[in-house]
Amino acid sequence: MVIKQSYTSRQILSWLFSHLAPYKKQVFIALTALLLSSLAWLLLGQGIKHVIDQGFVAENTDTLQQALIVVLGVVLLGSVATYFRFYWMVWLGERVCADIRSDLFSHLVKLTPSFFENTRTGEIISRFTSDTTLLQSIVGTGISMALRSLVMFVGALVLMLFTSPKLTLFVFIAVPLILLPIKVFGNRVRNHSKLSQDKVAKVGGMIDESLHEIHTVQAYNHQHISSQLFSSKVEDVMQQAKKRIHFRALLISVVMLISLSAIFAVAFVGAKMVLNDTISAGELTAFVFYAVLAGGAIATISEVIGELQKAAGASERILQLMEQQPDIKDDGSVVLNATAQTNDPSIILSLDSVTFSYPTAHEEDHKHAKQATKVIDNVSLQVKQGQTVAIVGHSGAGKSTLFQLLQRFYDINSGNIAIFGTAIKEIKIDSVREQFALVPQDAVIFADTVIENIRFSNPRASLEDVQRAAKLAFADEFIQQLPSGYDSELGERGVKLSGGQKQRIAIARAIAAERPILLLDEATSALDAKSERYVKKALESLMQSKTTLIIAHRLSTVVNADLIIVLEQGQVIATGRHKELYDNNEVYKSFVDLQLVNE
Ligand SMILES: Nc1ncnc2c1ncn2[C@@H]1O[C@H](COP(=O)(O)OP(=O)(O)OP(=O)(O)O)[C@@H](O)[C@H]1O
Repeated sequence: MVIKQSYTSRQILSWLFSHLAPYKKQVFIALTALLLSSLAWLLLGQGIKHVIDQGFVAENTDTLQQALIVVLGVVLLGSVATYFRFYWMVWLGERVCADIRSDLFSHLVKLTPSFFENTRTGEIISRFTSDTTLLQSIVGTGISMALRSLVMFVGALVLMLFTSPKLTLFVFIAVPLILLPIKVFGNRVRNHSKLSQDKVAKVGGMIDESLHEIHTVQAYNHQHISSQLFSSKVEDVMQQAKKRIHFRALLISVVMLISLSAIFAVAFVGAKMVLNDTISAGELTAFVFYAVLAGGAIATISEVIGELQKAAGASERILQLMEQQPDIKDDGSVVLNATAQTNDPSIILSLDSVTFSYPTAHEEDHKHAKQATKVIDNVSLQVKQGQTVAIVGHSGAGKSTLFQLLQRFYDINSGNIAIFGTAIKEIKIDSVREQFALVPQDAVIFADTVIENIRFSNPRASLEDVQRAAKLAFADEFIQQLPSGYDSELGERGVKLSGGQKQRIAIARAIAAERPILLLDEATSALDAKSERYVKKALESLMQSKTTLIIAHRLSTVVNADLIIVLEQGQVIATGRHKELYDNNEVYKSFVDLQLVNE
């Protein structure tokens, strides 16, 4: 994935806070609890001072007892407030991440295919899992710790000032010294975190690909090489992580060195002041207590800053995904329905001088200063209601591309496509897609039950509708024999079904969709004779009384077609019916003789 934009910390924070906006009540409770618990710990210092000066040094048992009760009360308040702070902060972290994950998924499924051509699925999965998990921990615990430490730090500083202004001066000298390493090393941590998350994403990409294609990996005994490649990628991550860890460790230790040195210096000066009777023993104890609190708070902040920078890197990567826009603008307003009108009502699809080249190919050709390769070149054709139109042509002629253009997965470069007489760009994209039911060459099966796989195309379909579709697709019989019938799980990508069975499920899905136009890509892979017969029968029942465009690989399909379109390098070189084309067109004749399955 190409990483172009870079975001400022302010942009990242405002994006994160925008996700907190719907949970104002919870944020309020969490912040109140945070303030209360911090205040309780700060008050403790005053309690200690009181116990030492009034009870201990003055040897007054009553005051000692009272002071102890107050201190215990404060501890109880602090503990209860800590429970609420922790619960609601972690809750907010989980909530925000759940919302970001849902938003991200909804966004991704709207992106056009061209985006996925340039991005590996594994990388996206990594952004989903590792980047959002990072965010979750940072919103849940990191921000809570940072805020608490900040309140503690400021509170401790104020109380120090209150206890002994002179000693506090020493502390102020240390503060800028501490802020400097936070700034310098913090930025380094963030940059290295982003790079290391990118590398983790690449590892994700490789896992996804290798495990999906495990048959090929094993068939070519590629396990050893794949493992080596993988190890080298993991090593890359490790090398990158080492740099990040180095800067984090440096950050923490430098801050610790400066703050502890400051505390000891203060304690030393303070001890002398007690000896001179400038301040009381209780005041010094309280002061050191606050100085330790402030030092601890700074140490926590410096640790959390590393985490925050890591999360900023993760947020940046998620933001980049969120800002990807679909290439196709859904600005049409027409919703097609059964009564859509055309000048000639029988024509339901028309292409007029359509020319198209793939955007990715466009970029590549541009790089090599070539003209973009036209995959579809000046194609015009019309399809009438109820017709079966067979598209034939050599591999790479542009047949599948034509299907993609009809469903507007890409925008054409010039010409016009009209569905039911309306230009495709004027129709809402959902409505365009609702006109077509697609049966691809390789049936797609989801890791779900039979019933959900069939009604994927039409969530409104009842069990009866699904069964009717399965019967028409000649799939009902084998489905009934599955262990749980229609409720049987089909396994990832349908591993539990044969090729013919998968195709019939895909056909049943197209029947259940109840769409007016069918787009069929006839399978070329050989099935056994019985499966083949079933699939053929299933397709026949699917095509009944429907307008069908079919990428033909069988002689019987072209013989029965109402219209044949011969595509060659993106151009229509002939149209007609089988007999006349076979007798008059050499290209078609040789294509039929050499390429089509004869049955
Ligand atoms: N996503 C893509 N990006 C860039 N070029 C593509 C893309 N998909 C297909 N092509 C190119 O477009 C041309 C037409 O491909 P298409 O898949 O439409 O051919 P086809 O006639 O359906 O072939 P087949 O019968 O082998 O499936 C090919 O040269 C192919 O390399």
